[in-house]
Amino acid sequence: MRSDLQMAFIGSGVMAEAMISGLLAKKVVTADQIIASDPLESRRLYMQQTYSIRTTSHNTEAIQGAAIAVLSVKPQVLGSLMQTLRGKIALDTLIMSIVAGASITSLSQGLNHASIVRAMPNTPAQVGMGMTVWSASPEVTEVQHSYSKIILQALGEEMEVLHEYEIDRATGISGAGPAFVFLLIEAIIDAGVQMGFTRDQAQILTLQTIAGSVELMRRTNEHPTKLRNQVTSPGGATAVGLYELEKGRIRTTICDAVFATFERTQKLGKLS
Ligand SMILES: NC(=O)c1ccc[n+]([C@@H]2O[C@H](COP(=O)([O-])OP(=O)(O)OC[C@H]3O[C@@H](n4cnc5c(N)ncnc54)[C@H](O)[C@@H]3O)[C@@H](O)[C@H]2O)c1
Ligand code: PRO
Repeated sequence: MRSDLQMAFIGSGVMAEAMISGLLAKKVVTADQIIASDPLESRRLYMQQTYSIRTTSHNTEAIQGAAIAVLSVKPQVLGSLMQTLRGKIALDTLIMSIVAGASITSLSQGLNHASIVRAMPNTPAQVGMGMTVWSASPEVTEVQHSYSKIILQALGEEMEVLHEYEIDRATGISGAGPAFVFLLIEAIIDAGVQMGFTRDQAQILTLQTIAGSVELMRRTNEHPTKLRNQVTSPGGATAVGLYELEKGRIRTTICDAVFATFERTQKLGKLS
């Protein structure tokens, strides 16, 4: 991206930090191109000291002169934030919102601004392995569109969707997904510890098994059922483990978790 472009992050929490660290690591922008705002002094100090970026407690100061402003606050404060920013955003600023549920229409109306990208990233962006699903308003220019792609590619994979409701759906899979996966990881490690492995040993076994399974499916592009059957010997050990998982309704429980997250995302969108 052009070295004179300024980027603002409004709200400097977990996800803003993931994006900032990814952008700096991939050298998409330099630290002096970034300003981040946050009401918490401790957070501003941390961001300043860790990433050498500028910080401010004033959102309107952060957004001034920004080519791209990322809205990275919780949905519950978006309404009041939009009131503060309304009328203070330059016409050529691109607003990129990562706020769960907040639609392009509500952002555009709340901010009285036309160029909006709505994105749903996830926390593995911290290590460049993120998944972001995003959509742009028709007013986003070609240049702003290509900047958005460059920014989101610095976080990992990105997928642009034409229909915005797909972002709400994706929140149930890729947005919240890391939490579901970490719960699974925790459970398997705990089972290993219960059987007598040290926590370190159980963690090595679990992480390599999950990473290896992902890589195997990626490289072979086989259906998961085929890969699962390769593990499952007739009359063997895996079959009884799978039986227990099915008895515990793992499939429908996972589906319910994804659907509930999707529905809650839609409700969050109505908060602002
Ligand atoms: N954490 C995730 O996995 C994830 C993934 C995708 C999208 N999101 C979305 O990103 C947004 C931020 O989530 P997060 O997890 O980074 O939350 P967070 O709580 O870590 O960060 C929010 C930050 O905003 C600050 N803040 C509060 N009020 C503010 C205001 N008026 N102006 C400026 N800053 C203010 C808070 O002090 C905090 O540092 C949410 O809308 C969430 O839906 C989060
Ligand atoms: N974290 C946000 C939430 O829990 C959105 C997806 C990930 O609301």
